[in-house]
Amino acid sequence: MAAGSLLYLDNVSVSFDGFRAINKLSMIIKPGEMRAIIGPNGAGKTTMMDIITGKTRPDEGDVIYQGKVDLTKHDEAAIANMGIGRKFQKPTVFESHSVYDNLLLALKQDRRVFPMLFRLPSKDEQTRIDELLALTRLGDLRETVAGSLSHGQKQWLEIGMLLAQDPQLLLIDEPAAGMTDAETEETAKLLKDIAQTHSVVVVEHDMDFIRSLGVRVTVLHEGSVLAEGSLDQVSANQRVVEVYLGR
Ligand SMILES: Nc1ncnc2c1ncn2[C@@H]1O[C@H](COP(=O)(O)OP(=O)(O)OP(=O)(O)O)[C@@H](O)[C@H]1O
Repeated sequence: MAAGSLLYLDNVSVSFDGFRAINKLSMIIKPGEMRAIIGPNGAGKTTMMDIITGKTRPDEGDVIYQGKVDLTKHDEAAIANMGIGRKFQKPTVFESHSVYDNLLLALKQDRRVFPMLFRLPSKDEQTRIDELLALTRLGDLRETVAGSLSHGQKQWLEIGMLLAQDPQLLLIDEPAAGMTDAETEETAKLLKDIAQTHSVVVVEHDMDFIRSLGVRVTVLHEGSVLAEGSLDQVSANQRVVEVYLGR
């Protein structure tokens, strides 16, 4: 089953105080795929991301990365080093630094902030930052202090900072939350651009946004996969409708 997959969750369960937040969850993400994860509040979306990134250890099951590594045996730092980047809902950029410096710092996160800023970036680093500025739609704002960016622009900058570390798989939590309609539309385009060269798992509640991504959707409910398919297919699924309407 794991052969040919980038990420394979196999029968994963975790309980908190006797409550099964994730219940025999199995899912496969293929290399290069972008997948959207939806599901009502408490469905287990965040807990699933926590398990993939090593923040939460499951009681049962394996999480196989690249067909060979069981992520449940590794900690958060090791998993990040293996090329799995996570973007939380709230942007955490360095507010008093410029967009450019945020990206420069992110290129080598293990270096101390100040030495990094006082050292001139190499030609390769400059080229990489220019690429990231173009990708994240922040080219005209390179010298702008991150604290004065809009919410949407901060999200894009943080996505750029994640990409600076060259992940293979990006996990993105509710990128469109709090964005204007125009920013949401641009974010869908940005994720599609990123998905050309990365695998992406995106958790989102905004159905218009999911529709514009045009990718396969997994519906989680009570810690398991309730349905999987195109947004049209899962929206037409009676059980999905019942879960969303709370019947
Ligand atoms: N550390 C924890 N301790 C106890 N219960 C937890 C813990 N983490 C999650 N849960 C519970 O597990 C269930 C799944 O939560 P989770 O946050 O993964 O859902 P979600 O799908 O991300 O929901 P939302 O859309 O509201 O963010 C919830 O009932 C939650 O209360």
